[in-house]
Amino acid sequence: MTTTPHAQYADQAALPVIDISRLRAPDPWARRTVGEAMRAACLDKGFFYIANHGIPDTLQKAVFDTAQSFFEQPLAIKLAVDKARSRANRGYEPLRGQTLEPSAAPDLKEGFYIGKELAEDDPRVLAGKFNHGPNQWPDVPGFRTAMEDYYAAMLELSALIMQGLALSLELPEDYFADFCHDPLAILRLLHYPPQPAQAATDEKGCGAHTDFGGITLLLQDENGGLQVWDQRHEQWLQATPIPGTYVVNLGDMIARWTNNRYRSTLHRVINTSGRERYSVPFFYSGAPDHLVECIPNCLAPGESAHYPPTTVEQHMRDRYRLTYA
Ligand SMILES: O=C(O)CCC(=O)C(=O)O
Ligand SMILES: [Fe+2]
Repeated sequence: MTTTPHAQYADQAALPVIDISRLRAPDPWARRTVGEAMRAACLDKGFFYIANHGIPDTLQKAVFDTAQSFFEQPLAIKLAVDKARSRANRGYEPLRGQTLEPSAAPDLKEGFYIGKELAEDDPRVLAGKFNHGPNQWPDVPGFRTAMEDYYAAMLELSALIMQGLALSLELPEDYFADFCHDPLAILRLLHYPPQPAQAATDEKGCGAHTDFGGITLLLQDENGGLQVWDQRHEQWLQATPIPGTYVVNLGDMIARWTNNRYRSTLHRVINTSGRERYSVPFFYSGAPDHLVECIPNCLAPGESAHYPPTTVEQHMRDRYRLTYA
């Protein structure tokens, strides 16, 4: 990964908005049209917006409100649920705690990680499975309920998107059903302070990176700041917030599955709004033991696979290691 030269800023995102309500339609042809729209987006930048996703505004608002209440507390209180205390990578991550772009400054964001709630004596936790364990819950009224309700709703929505991706690849609609069974998924709350005017030139909210897992569904506030790399024109595109939508992007695992036909695209965040920015990515990585290998119809005769087969768990371990050195 390199830092990008000659960055320009396009006026609009040039990313499609896909109405996914038809993925829930009884008519298989209606569902297939969504797959076709996803295919075009995935062959291009691997970033698209989804509309009519079915997640209630009130639930999104509860997530934003309680996240803000958490982040507004003094650092010492936030550190009581420091991620460093968790073997499952759950809890608070202080400002500059991650460096997503290896050659750049640490990220100007603070975060909070939530995953599936598993007791210390759960066999999967005892076996040391990656990112498995209990959450750390802060003492913020309404926080846990909002996050658990939202997490459950996002698991369902992610499985629906995976169904759309199967259609987009001309696979049976349930092709990813095993992958979607009892999945690894992480809800991440992010808070970006305003970018200081005199910031070091390489300081960003999130350094340029690709996402590690399967798919990411991003809820962002109205402040903007997410930028997506446009390979063809060598420029950064602003993924401007569109009310009522999620930004969906493909992670490295999908590139692996499709032998790079589908893109896991570089993106970054620079909060130039002058305001506090909040965003909530949901990372859907799938069943830990699931084997990720090149999908047969993504290999032309004579073409060889760019990546060896691996499991979800191994892939995630390898990718995490790189940004938390
Ligand atoms: O906050 C955002 O808009 C994007 C965050 C992101 O790319 C990430 O957490 O991987
Ligand atoms: Fe990302």
